Amino acid sequence: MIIGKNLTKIFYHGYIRKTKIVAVNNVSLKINENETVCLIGESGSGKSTLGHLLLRLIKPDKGDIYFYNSNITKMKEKEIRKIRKYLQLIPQHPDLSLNPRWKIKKSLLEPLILNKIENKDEVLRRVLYDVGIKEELLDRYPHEVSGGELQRVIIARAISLKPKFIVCDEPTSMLDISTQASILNLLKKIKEEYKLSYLFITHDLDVAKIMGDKFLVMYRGEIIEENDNLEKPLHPYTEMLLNRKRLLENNGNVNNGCKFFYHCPYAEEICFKEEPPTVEVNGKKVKCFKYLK
Ligand SMILES: Nc1ncnc2c1ncn2[C@@H]1O[C@H](COP(=O)(O)OP(=O)(O)OP(=O)(O)O)[C@@H](O)[C@H]1O
Repeated sequence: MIIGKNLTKIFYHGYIRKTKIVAVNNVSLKINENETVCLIGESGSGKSTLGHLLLRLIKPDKGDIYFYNSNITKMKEKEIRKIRKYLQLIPQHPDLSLNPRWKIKKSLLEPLILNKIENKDEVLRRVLYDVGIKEELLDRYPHEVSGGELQRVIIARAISLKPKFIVCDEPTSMLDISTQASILNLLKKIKEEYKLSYLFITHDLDVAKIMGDKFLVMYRGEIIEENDNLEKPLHPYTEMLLNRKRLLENNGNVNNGCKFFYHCPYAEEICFKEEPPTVEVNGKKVKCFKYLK
């Protein structure tokens, strides 16, 4: 349904001496209909950037994005606007994505008005029911509702246009445990009812296990593992994440070699010198020399 092929996104920091940051480095992925792909990795590994690329909120420097077989990479803003409603984002900070001066009703009506949807009140009632919020909330400002309610409002807004693909970017990381559980359940329910596909971004492996059909592990801009079972990790980095071991700060330069070299308990000379190949192991994929035997 949505495919990213060899996606690369580079940012430059600083005005005088520019620092180059390869946030996403030659990443390919595919998300099928009604599938939840969890994107796991530590802060700064490029997860959000990859999510924004797939939604075409930003343009890649290299590579292509296909949505239902049509290449949306270079589409003009006018064309993108026609498919934008099918591609939605549920962000980490719901409060930041709502206008604080607008009542909830206005924020929910805005996408319906922009997309010239008929029966707006009916649609509004439907989504409020689907996400479990009371109509009385419509008359309040964002600061007058709880974090959990606010995230439900965001979900309501995202589904109001009947999307196909949603990037959920750490949607529960700001919530307490019990609210987190209810939002995760809601996202699962909504996925079935609306036949959605999710790219679910998280650094919480327990959340990933609850949500994911498939798991992609991202490390320093690259996908280093694709697996459907987090209980059986392949890459040494995934092993470390699962063992809850903190990484050392050493992110030394390895040129073409494996970026995980300085942390890897299995590292050999070749890992420093050459880029690891992506190897297929029982239908899963891992970017590591360890499996090239
Ligand atoms: N708009 C931008 N301009 C410059 N650099 C950026 C921009 N967006 C992201 N970056 C940089 O790209 C890298 C990847 O950032 P990204 O937010 O995608 O990581 P992440 O894995 O989602 O992290 P987190 O979990 O903390 O949100 C970081 O080094 C970040 O500073």
